[in-house]
Amino acid sequence: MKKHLSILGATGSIGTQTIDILSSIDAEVVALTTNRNIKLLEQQARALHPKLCVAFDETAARDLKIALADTDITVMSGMDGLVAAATHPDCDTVVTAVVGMVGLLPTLAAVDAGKDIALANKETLVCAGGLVMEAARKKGVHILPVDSEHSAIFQCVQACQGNPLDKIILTASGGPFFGKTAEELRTVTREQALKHPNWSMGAKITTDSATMMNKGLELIEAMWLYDLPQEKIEIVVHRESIIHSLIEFADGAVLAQLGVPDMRLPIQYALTYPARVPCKVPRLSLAEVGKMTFYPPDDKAFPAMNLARQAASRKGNAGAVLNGANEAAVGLFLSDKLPFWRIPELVAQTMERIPFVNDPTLDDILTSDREAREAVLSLVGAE
Ligand SMILES: NC(=O)C1=CN([C@@H]2O[C@H](COP(=O)(O)OP(=O)(O)OC[C@H]3O[C@@H](n4cnc5c(N)ncnc54)[C@H](OP(=O)(O)O)[C@@H]3O)[C@@H](O)[C@H]2O)C=CC1
Ligand SMILES: CC(=O)[C@@H](O)[C@H](O)COP(=O)(O)O
Ligand SMILES: [Mn+2]
Repeated sequence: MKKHLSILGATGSIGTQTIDILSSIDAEVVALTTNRNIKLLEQQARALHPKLCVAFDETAARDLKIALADTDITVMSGMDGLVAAATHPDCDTVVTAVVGMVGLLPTLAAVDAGKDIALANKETLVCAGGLVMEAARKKGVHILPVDSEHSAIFQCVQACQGNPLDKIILTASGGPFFGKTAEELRTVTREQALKHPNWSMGAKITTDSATMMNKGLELIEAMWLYDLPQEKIEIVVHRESIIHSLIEFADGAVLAQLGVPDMRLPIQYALTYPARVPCKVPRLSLAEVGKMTFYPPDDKAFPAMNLARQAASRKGNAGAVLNGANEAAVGLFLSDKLPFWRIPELVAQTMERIPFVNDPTLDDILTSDREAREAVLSLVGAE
């Protein structure tokens, strides 16, 4: 069935790969958004003829309006623009490929407007998984995972025949610092953190992979998507990123989804589900892979995973606090204002500071996010 897409974060890693696979599927683009990269957004708009283009940044939006003045494309800015793209009447599916908690409001608005969601933006579920999943259930819309691990689980789940999952096994590459001790992590640089061994991704998620917070965020994402407690989600380091994740049944049988590390397949499957169509991604050759390796995660050197387990156990506003603190700390690290090893430390300190809210409203989530970011800044500023 033809899809009518709004792509939020069209100029990023997931956004551009989404546009790359459009030629393999039956789809037309209704809306495209960026933060500031209006040069690329203009090129995309001229090729794809959307009805709406959004630059979150006001100044960028003004320049984009001038650049697209010879077209009949509407240009908007800010959160109003993101929400307009996510709820456009001509769109049926929203690809949420913005980075960070900024994706929450447009995703909720899209669900409320009855749109299916191809969800890359994991921060949305980490912050407000309860609210988003409940809204999706009420509206009867699909939340189709794009994140490679969650897509792998989703693909395995198609073979469940109604049997419940007993366990999820999330694979983690281990990132660029696999094998390093906590002591050695004190001297790593931004440049080293941004060299992921297997995946080419945006700077924020690449940093999360290096701290292994990415796997913690994915644990919370899996908990909401597949309705399992965190104890039923195991993390295993698999250096080659060929097995994208696994599920286990009551009888101990384990199913896995494999493929070369390339996001275009999970993106495409989210947009063609339940159908499968030929994909541009190179085929897997196990003989070429040769061997696959597995290790237990190192919780001492990479404490972020356990912080996420704590947030997953507590639920409430704990995910929003974990995520807000992490986004703030990663932002400081990426602007060379914080050493790498302090990212999880600041998240841990922030989790202790912000009061727990058991059954948070959307306002509580937004407040917790703001307070967590302020706590990080004040912890750093206080030194
Ligand atoms: N990249 C990957 O392979 C994977 C990514 N994900 C998830 O997908 C999401 C996107 O990741 P990725 O594509 O790597 O990120 P990128 O940084 O590459 O792209 C992010 C996109 O969001 C836009 N953006 C950034 N900040 C804002 C803002 N404040 N308001 C509106 N738009 C904004 C960017 O615009 P601009 O170009 O102007 O910066 C860009 O279009 C993340 O949640 C990530 O965790 C999940 C699995 C794999
Ligand atoms: C491609 C993708 O889904 C990323 O989330 C990836 O999994 C990151 O790699 P890590 O396993 O190193 O976190
Ligand atoms: Mn992932």
